[in-house]
Amino acid sequence: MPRFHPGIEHLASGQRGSLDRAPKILRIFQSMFSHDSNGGVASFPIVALEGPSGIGKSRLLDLISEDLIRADVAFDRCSNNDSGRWSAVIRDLAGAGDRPFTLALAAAAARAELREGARQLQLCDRFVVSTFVYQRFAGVPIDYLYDVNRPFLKGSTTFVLRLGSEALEERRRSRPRKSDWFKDRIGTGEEIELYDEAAAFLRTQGHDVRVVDATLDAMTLSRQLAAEIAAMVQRNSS
Ligand SMILES: Cc1cn([C@H]2C[C@H](O)[C@@H](COP(=O)(O)OP(=O)(O)O)O2)c(=O)[nH]c1=O
Repeated sequence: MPRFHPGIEHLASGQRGSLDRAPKILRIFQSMFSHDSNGGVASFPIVALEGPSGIGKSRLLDLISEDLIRADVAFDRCSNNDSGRWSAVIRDLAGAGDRPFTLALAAAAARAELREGARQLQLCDRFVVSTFVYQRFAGVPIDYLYDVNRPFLKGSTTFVLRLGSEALEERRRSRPRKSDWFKDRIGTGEEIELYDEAAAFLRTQGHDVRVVDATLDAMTLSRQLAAEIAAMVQRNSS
């Protein structure tokens, strides 16, 4: 039984879906990625879902998790913001705009610990791309952000969910949203634009960042993403 994020173990016995037909993929990364070839940062793969606040990352991650469990892909769920000891620090710092470098480093520290603590594939809610949006908005230079985060991008694949302003605002209206310094200040269009720029920048640097049309319904999109992740896992194992 893989180590799952607390609370989703029960999904392992759920309905079987289309990914059933995929070959069984079990703990294959253990042997492939266990050596440290990344300057001190262990490189178990990280697959992250990114995108503006309220676009629907959590729901998609739940659905993707269900599909991956059905396909016997071993993984842990993780979250950049709600990551162990860093969670309270990050949330506290994101409540004000007065310590942008501290927050940049706290969010990067959480990523470092996710990386160094990983023992299998990590399915992550937010990862490096977020910092190129929010810390950049708060005035931290892009080169600094890249220098600090570059080691954690190796072996990571990020799907950046994208919606136009109107669709995103409508989606936000349909669900409750926590407030913080950024959410109270970044305009919807600006947040989308910063994500576009972040994705383009990281792709130019050679990182695996894929922009995904989030207008599709969650069920269809999650099936597609889970199949893509399972195929990646399979490719890396053969
Ligand atoms: C991951 C990350 C988050 N944040 C902060 C800014 C965002 O307003 C906030 C979003 O966190 P969260 O409330 O978890 O996101 P969502 O709106 O998707 O539920 O976290 C950063 O400033 N830098 C980062 O690198």
